[in-house]
Amino acid sequence: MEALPSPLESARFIAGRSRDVSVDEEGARKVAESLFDKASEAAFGLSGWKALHELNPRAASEEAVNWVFLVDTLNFSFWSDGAEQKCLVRYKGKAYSGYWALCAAVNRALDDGIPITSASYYATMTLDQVRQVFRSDTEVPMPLLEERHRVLNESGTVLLEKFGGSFLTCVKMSENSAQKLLRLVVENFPSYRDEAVFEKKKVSFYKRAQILVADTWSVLEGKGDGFFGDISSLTIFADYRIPQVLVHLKAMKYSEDLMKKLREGTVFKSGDREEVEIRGCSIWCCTLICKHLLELYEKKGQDMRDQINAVLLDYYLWDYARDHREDMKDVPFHRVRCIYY
Ligand SMILES: Nc1nc2c(c(CN[C@H]3C=C[C@H](O)[C@@H]3O)cn2[C@@H]2O[C@H](COP(=O)(O)O)[C@@H](O)[C@H]2O)c(=O)[nH]1
Repeated sequence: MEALPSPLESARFIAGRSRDVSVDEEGARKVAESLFDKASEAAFGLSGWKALHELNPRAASEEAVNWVFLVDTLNFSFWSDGAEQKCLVRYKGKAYSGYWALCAAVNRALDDGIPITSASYYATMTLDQVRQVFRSDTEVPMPLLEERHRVLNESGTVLLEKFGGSFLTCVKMSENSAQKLLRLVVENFPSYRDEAVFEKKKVSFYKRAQILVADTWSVLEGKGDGFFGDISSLTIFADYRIPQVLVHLKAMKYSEDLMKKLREGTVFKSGDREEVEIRGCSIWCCTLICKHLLELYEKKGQDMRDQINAVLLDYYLWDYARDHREDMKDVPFHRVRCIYY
């Protein structure tokens, strides 16, 4: 398989030629300063993945790793067409939306005795079974159920044929290298090949592949098979929430023309120039925020490279976006229906 430029190299290339999206260096620096105290709190660290999110597995087991693989294989496109109604999944007395609706549906299935995290089950799941497991508790279904069915069958079959049915086998083959695991995932699981062409050059984002590596690191608590010496080489995960929060925090800017299209709810296609610029500049902007944060600590004689990286910055910004929905309602997010994010 042809090796494309990494997401970081792609982001640098895109940000340097972007027309409708710009990274505000001063804004990025101000965000880094605002995160200075937060970055040394425990919740900013790896333990937050379990401590802050009740639906994530508590264990650091093979079963938990396979939960992560299933969820990140389906971790895409939760935004709803209309503002009025959206897909909700009720679980243990709480209603979940968006990405959390996916996790709630998985946990609901497991509680009902459905082995949804077993490759031998989802490799041959029928569309009706997918509709049942991921059913919404409102009139609005989870988006792209047919695509989720296809991706489940495909990923389950590959996991059975190449990795003995367990993603932990794939993790072990990476020999504690995040980049090697990223490559194994992209080479073997086609639905993770999140790539585009920008100004005639192939670029990569690998949003789901990178978050899969990050969530594997998190669920295994950065230990044993889940220790990755190069975890800091990952970038943030270019979804549709991170760009929104970066614009809200004034670290990134859209042109008037692009803002108008976003406000009108334009649905872009995967690979459209505007989409590629938004995703590439988001990755580049967060690279700068991380750099500034580390420099601020360095000035105080502290080497925080083990406590601050793009993964932890991403998790923080994504949670921030979730918790500040109201404050961010005037900043539109870009709409693309795809299986990549
Ligand atoms: N950049 C980034 N994008 C992320 C995640 C997550 C959840 N993962 C972590 C969160 C808590 C645990 O720590 C999980 O590890 C989902 N998404 C994306 O967001 C979108 C869904 O948004 P909403 O419609 O608001 O639910 C969709 O594109 C989905 O793919 C993340 O962490 N970072």
